[in-house]
Amino acid sequence: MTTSTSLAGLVARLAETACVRAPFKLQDGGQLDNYFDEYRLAADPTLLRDVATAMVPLVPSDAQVLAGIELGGIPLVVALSAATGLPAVFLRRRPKGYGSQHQIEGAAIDGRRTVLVDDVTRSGSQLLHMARLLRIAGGPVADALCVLERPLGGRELLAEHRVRLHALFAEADLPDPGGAATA
Ligand SMILES: O=P(O)(O)OC[C@H]1O[C@H](OP(=O)(O)OP(=O)(O)O)[C@H](O)[C@@H]1O
Ligand SMILES: O=C(O)c1cc(=O)[nH]c(=O)[nH]1
Repeated sequence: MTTSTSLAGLVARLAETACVRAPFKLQDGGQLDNYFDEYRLAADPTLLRDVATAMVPLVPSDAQVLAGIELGGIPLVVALSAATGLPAVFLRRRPKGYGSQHQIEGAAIDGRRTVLVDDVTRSGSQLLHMARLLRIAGGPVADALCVLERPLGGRELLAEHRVRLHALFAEADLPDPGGAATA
């Protein structure tokens, strides 16, 4: 395994480790022939650390809290929290069905500028949903980070709702999927 930390080197390592050449059913019913598997990235501690390090410059200088989205955003937000020293929040897709019944876990929001963290952005609907949740809970949200941006309108949708998207890399940066791992 190479240990290059240049963006191009990092993208090549991500493609080798986490881009999978296999059918993948999407939540909206669509299907991909190749997909980015965040969990292969998160399972590789060196790669996860290097991705988090590369994302540090994307974190706005006025950020006070980082909020990761279940499930793909959770390992990322833990790694990015460790890399930046900013406290982490964990966003459940749905409120816990027992006990605390919390949907927002971890650090307190309390009016602090909160930056969303997720693995992949496609339509932007998941990030928008969570931005609304945080805003209702009293956390100002103006920025969202992701590892991979697919150009499916997410950036534009988020901008309409005053959320800037910052992606580590875009679909166009990925090498030919012929080199992707197989499932
Ligand atoms: O921009 P969008 O169209 O909203 O799509 C992106 C969302 O879809 C993926 O989640 P997935 O459904 O794979 O769930 P997971 O994170 O639990 O694996 C990804 O982690 C984002 O949350
Ligand atoms: O676009 C992808 O690669 C992708 C989408 C998604 O919903 N989940 C995932 O792991 N990858």
